[in-house]
Amino acid sequence: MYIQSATRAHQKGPLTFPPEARALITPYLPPSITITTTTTTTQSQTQQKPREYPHVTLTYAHSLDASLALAPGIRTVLSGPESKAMTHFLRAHHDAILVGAGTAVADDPGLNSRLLPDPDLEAAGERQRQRQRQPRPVVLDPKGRWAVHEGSKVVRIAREGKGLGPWVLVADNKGHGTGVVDEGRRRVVEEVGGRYIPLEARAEGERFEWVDVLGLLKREGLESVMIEGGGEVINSLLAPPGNGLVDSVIVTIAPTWLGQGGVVVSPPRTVGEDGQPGQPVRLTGVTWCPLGEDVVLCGRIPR
Ligand SMILES: NC(=O)C1=CN([C@@H]2O[C@H](COP(=O)(O)OP(=O)(O)OC[C@H]3O[C@@H](n4cnc5c(N)ncnc54)[C@H](O)[C@@H]3O)[C@@H](O)[C@H]2O)C=CC1
Ligand SMILES: Nc1nc(O)c(N)c(N[C@@H]2O[C@H](COP(=O)(O)O)[C@@H](O)[C@H]2O)n1
Repeated sequence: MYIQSATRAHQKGPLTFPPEARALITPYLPPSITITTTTTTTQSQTQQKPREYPHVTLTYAHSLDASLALAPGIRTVLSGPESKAMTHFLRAHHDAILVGAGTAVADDPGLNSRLLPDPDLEAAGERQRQRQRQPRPVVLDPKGRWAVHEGSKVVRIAREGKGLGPWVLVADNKGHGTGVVDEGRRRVVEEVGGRYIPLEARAEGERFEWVDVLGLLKREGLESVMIEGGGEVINSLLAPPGNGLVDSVIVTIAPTWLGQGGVVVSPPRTVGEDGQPGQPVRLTGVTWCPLGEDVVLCGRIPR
């Protein structure tokens, strides 16, 4: 089911993201990204030592009551055209986009970048480089829930050369995952350059530990990943120890309330040794950027 919240229309086709807005977002991008505009050159934070994990950007859109969607399984358009362009700008500056199986099933997402080349960069002869940069879609699917097929959006996009084939992380323990992925699905994914990748599901409920997921992506050569959702993925990443692996948080806040029953961002509370609520996480280095009718919050989780 596809629901547009209030007056929000689903924006199809290429998107543009203006240089002034790019400059505000750039400090939160993965290291060594240089954005040139006619007036400024901005460099995202530089890196001191080799990293064990990719740069992790947690990014999503939610309502004033912190809902990602009206209900699990309902794709809900929250971002306006300007903030949606920001998401596609982020996609163009990360090596991978990660979502949970719930999102893959509910949304049938494309998970590519549909940003028009920046005219300034085009003038600087960088059009070709920008065009070529597409993130690797990564789906966490330990139990093989996502019935990917020839008509899945991500597969069609990869076949058309507008995105990359997905990597699907499946559990390799207790007979789940690799065992439940039939040959048909595997062929569809592999034909567009994707892969099923087995990973031990060491966490409770046959979930992956975030260190295992991110360690695998790093070993596979991915230096940056934007994690888009959905609710279960975000809430587990915002809880310790996952939140210690997050470098940047970029949240689009849309001026609407989705009401009770939505897919809500609200990570489990930490509890101190005395049984009282633990210290809440508060973002640092915060910037608020109005984009159209939305506002985008950027920050970092203190280590
Ligand atoms: N507004 C926004 O920016 C976004 C909204 N959404 C919405 O969120 C909803 C889906 O959210 P949820 O139902 O919570 O599903 P989800 O996308 O978080 O997927 C949950 C599934 O992912 C897998 N998973 C999650 N964490 C895992 C881990 N640590 N290890 C292994 N597997 C793991 C499991 O199979 C689990 O059942 C949809 O309605 C979608 O439209 C999704 C992404 C962004
Ligand atoms: N930034 C943002 N704003 C919204 O309003 C959204 N509903 C989402 N959803 C995320 O984007 C994926 C869809 O991607 P495609 O446009 O199909 O490439 C969806 O699966 C969510 O991850 N994001």
